[in-house]
Amino acid sequence: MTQPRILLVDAYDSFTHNLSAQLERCTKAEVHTIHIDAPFQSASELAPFLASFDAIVVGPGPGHPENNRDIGIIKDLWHLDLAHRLPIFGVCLGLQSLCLAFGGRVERLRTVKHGLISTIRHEGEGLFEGAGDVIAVRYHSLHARLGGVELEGLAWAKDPENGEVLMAAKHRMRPFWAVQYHPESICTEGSDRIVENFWRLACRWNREHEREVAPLPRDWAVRPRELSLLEQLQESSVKAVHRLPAISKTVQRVSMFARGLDVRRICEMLEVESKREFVLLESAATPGRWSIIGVLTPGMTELIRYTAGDSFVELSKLGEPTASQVELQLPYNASMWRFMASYMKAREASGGEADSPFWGGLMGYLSYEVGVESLSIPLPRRKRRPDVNLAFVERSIVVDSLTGEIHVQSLVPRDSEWLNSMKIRLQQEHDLSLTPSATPPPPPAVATATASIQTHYKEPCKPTIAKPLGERYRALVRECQKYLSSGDSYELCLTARTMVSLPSPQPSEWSLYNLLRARNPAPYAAYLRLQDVTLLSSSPERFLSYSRNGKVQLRPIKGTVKKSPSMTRAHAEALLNTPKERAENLMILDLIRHDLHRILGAGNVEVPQLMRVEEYASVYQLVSVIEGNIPTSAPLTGLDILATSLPPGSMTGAPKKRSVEILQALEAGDEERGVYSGVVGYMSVCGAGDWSVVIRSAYRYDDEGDEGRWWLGAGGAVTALSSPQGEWEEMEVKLETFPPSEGEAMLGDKGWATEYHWVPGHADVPGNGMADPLAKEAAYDSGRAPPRDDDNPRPRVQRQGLPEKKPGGPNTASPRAASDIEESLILRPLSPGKP
Ligand SMILES: C=C(O[C@@H]1C=C(C(=O)O)C=C[C@H]1O)C(=O)O
Ligand SMILES: NC(=O)CC[C@H](N)C(=O)O
Repeated sequence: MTQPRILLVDAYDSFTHNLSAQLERCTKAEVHTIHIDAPFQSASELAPFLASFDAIVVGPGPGHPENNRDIGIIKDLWHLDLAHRLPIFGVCLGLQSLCLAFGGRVERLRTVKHGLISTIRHEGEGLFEGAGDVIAVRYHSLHARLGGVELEGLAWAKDPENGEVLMAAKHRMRPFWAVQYHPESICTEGSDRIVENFWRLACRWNREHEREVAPLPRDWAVRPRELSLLEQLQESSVKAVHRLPAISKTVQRVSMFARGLDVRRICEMLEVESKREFVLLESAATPGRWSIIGVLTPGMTELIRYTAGDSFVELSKLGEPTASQVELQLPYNASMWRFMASYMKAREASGGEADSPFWGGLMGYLSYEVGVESLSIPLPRRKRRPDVNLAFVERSIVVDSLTGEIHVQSLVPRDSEWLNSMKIRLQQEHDLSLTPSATPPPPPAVATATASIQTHYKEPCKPTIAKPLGERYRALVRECQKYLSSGDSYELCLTARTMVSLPSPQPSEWSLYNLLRARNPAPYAAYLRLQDVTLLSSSPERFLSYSRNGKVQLRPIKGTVKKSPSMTRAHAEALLNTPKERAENLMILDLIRHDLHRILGAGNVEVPQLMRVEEYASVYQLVSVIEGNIPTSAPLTGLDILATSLPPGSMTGAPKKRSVEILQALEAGDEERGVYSGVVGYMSVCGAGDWSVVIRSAYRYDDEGDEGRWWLGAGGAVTALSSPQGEWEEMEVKLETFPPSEGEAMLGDKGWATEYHWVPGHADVPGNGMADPLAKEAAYDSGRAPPRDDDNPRPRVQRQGLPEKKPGGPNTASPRAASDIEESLILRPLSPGKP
């Protein structure tokens, strides 16, 4: 018997591949996925191929089934003539489209349901035969009403605010069934049965109509599984030509135990402060374990730089002024990712320490815009800054914070001299750190880090802080909520940038990193200076890791509560275990399962941790863990997963593509996200990789001059249940991570004064014309009056002695009132938002 086949039509949703995995699991059919507008622009173009499928599954997706852009070919599938007709199962947008096609209506819900759970009432027959209780996850803003006689309702939810909402329907004569909820969500219970029932009904219809499914014709170009990057390279008629890397295929290493030797002390031994380029990934808190220092070598270490939109990648040697360009034509076929796959393939090595995750390889960051480009979303005109900024690290030091073991490793041929001398230096440093007489016992780390900056400035430092204006941010939250109620998005991670400008002379970037590291020890901390960009990160969030043997893990965070003496863990758990916070987390969790299912296929994705509260230095966070296995049979690498899952879902919202487009329009005046919202980490020559999300971080571009302008991004997920004020406060809590942004509170008792210059939006920061969000309705017109900003009637008091608001540069903008400063520093615990 031939394997059955299902055609899945994806409306650019972020849950489609979960559906595909569920279909494979429940039907054992091979699932072929196409988009609503590609490769077929119309149902009639697709029709000749339908004889090769047992059934079609359509939806879910953003938008409205009446919009061609949102529904594409789906709307015509219901009207195929009898000769081409076949069973169809619709999900969410699919149900709405079915109802529209046969006399029903689609309207907005009074209260939208995104990531929320309902118990479904059904008759227990047909599609719901033997289904028992169905606990259903819903992601919808719109709902369908039956009309005419052709359709029959099968299931309903009863919402306190919306009344009876149709949850499933079927066509009385044709083989069409559909559900409004999401059977594929991790939190939906009892839904495999419904998919199995659909399949049984579909097969029966095919039998009764003597429909024999034909083999796939030769010109069917869609594959049940996408080709991996390496397969794409193999398929190309042109082969990649590489300058053969001057590295050894076998990792050389020496190991030692040096418990207590601080990672930062090793960096100082390597003269981090005087280095133009330096890379440190530091596990400064649990669950982080390994810290990795890239020991970069002038004239040898290769730097990779790529700007999204370019048709080439730039390669240069550390310390050498000239760069060479690799054109991204064949075999890379305009894809930086195919270049990376081929670059890493040529550098595979073996023989490293089994326990060490990194044996040498690429370290650095990929910006948010790399991900935007991967989603085929056009980028506006922009500065040519590195979006991919990586160094190929031949020599490295890996510190295991659990055991105190240190691995010194090299890929440079015959490098034992370097290895041994480095081991001796580390040994000496360790001995020194143990000698009681060498130094007095170190004061608490924050005080040391702070003192170093105070000594540097000698007198009180007055950073200028240009923060987004509260009113504007709250207006943007409401803008986001319009897209949530029109069905264009289920969750939007809104962000904004703050600029902190430190007075001259600049303290060293390393001393700032130390302060950040001390104040906010994070599992994915990073200090990175590469190709004119500095990144100081104290990220708590792992984006993606993959091990040598194909174990994949993602740890999305959604749900944040600030720590304070009165905020106990139990209290945080109560605040984070609310429907609002859980829905936020669930949406991203389902989105990440989808990203992973796309590459790993059914049966290889699991959720070992479903929404647990984790404690960090300054916040409690709700964290889920998703794991996967790269099947040994597939020519897949971690790079395939990275390439298809950026930007991180927790930084976009769902569905990812539409949400990124909306955020691009809303955040447009704020320049671009750049390094913030991207990922920082490594890919090792052994095949392993680990990437964290660049949040709770500060970065600067050398091309902005020496005045010490640091950029900080912060934001949070906006859902229908968010309150604009709650989101604003959450953004501020996250911003607080970076030392100077907390000003007086941080160093007040040390006589450190901070002057805040309150800049409305960023309009007054040169080159940063923040556009008015209220004027941004054009892109996704939802036909409403501009929202009023009346939820924050806080009076503004002028601070004595400071100038009145004047237009101009950041220093002449309206000063923040003294009372405002205090208020923003007393951060209240987040309470669950009200709709
Ligand atoms: C947007 C940020 O954080 C993201 C949003 C979170 C949330 O909405 O709770 C939590 C962690 C991150 O995924 C940030 O820190 O700037
Ligand atoms: N998940 C979906 O398919 C959502 C459909 C539609 N965009 C809505 O919001 O109602």
